[in-house]
Amino acid sequence: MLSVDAVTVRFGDTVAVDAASLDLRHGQVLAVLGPSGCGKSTLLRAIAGLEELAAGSVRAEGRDLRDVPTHRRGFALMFQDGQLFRHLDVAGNVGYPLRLPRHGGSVREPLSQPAREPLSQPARADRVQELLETVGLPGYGSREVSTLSGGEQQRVALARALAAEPRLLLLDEPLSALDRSLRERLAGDLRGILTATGTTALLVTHDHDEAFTLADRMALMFDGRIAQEGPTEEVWAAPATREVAEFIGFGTFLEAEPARRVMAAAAQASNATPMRPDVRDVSARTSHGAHLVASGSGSSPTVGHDGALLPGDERVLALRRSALRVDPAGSLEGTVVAAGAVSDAVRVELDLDGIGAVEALGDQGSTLRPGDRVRVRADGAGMALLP
Ligand SMILES: Nc1ncnc2c1ncn2[C@@H]1O[C@H](COP(=O)(O)OP(=O)(O)OP(=O)(O)O)[C@@H](O)[C@H]1O
Repeated sequence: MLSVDAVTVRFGDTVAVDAASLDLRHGQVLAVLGPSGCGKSTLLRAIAGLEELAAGSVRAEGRDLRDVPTHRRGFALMFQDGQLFRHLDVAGNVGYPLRLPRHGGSVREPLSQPAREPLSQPARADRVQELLETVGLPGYGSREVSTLSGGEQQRVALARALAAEPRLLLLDEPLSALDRSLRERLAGDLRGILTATGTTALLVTHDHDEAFTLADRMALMFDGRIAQEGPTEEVWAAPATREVAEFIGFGTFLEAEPARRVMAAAAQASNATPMRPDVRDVSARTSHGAHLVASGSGSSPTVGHDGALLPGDERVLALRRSALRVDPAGSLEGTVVAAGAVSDAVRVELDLDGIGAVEALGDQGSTLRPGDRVRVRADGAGMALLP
């Protein structure tokens, strides 16, 4: 549906987007994830036709969009702050796109087609009601925009963006202005709405959890370049570079003997508890745990049958905090350096014997103090070998 090929955008001497390529199929949701200033908003704007391309091309349904202005592309945009019309009520905002003559077609129509008549008033009212139900705001039509909470405003903005059945929905940090709990809830809802409406969407965000919740595919962007692109679970489980791994939440990096010890401990723990999936086979999607992709795929020939790295393998083992749990039954031992509560666990910095500094998790409410000796269980879920 969308094909972005080696797109470059420059601002004077700044190369904001550097030969970025992406493909998006009908009904897919792709998240472009990266730190502030990496160029993700510029890429989104270039796709929308709001930035000039210094090189490369953007195609929709196979057609080059070079000469197609923004309002004729059949795309809808939604930004961080929703940008609702203050002088219109909720129904007026949601119905606004339905009052315009339609160019560029919707998801149901070919890209190049003549402008179509706007909908009649009763048909518009029905559609607005349907859209408000879709975003969980039935009966909100006559509310003034200024009386809505931030989350409600974003839902209205989403309903407005979906009104014209865009062939592509472009979302720029759609949830960033909201507080954390609302963001998490709305991310789940948004995912459901995109799936239910079969909307093809491209989302830019700096929040890896948001990308993980919303998207089928992820593209990691640093310094204007796409560093890795693929199905969300795959990127989550097998980051291609240390930069990608750090950005999606891996905090500990080990090599050589320390890496081998942790992997051996994980293999041992998984053999000791046969109900748990084998580290080599798991690929299921979980909300925070990546899964070790080791020898099962044939891509890691120097990972031994017990899941351990063989001597001489120089690859880096990346660990999420969840890969190491403080547990009296664990096979590793170490000394607590620091500990502090996080949302549903205790985050622990440890000096593991023979391994060194790592981050781990303790059970919620556990009292751990610097100097305490603890045992630690290693879990293959939450580990990845960097290529
Ligand atoms: N209109 C502009 N003129 C000049 N430079 C710009 C312009 N827009 C963006 N840039 C620069 O291009 C780079 C990429 O900016 P962009 O807004 O795309 O990043 P981003 O990843 O979306 O960041 P953020 O998450 O902070 O919005 C930055 O260095 C920025 O300063």
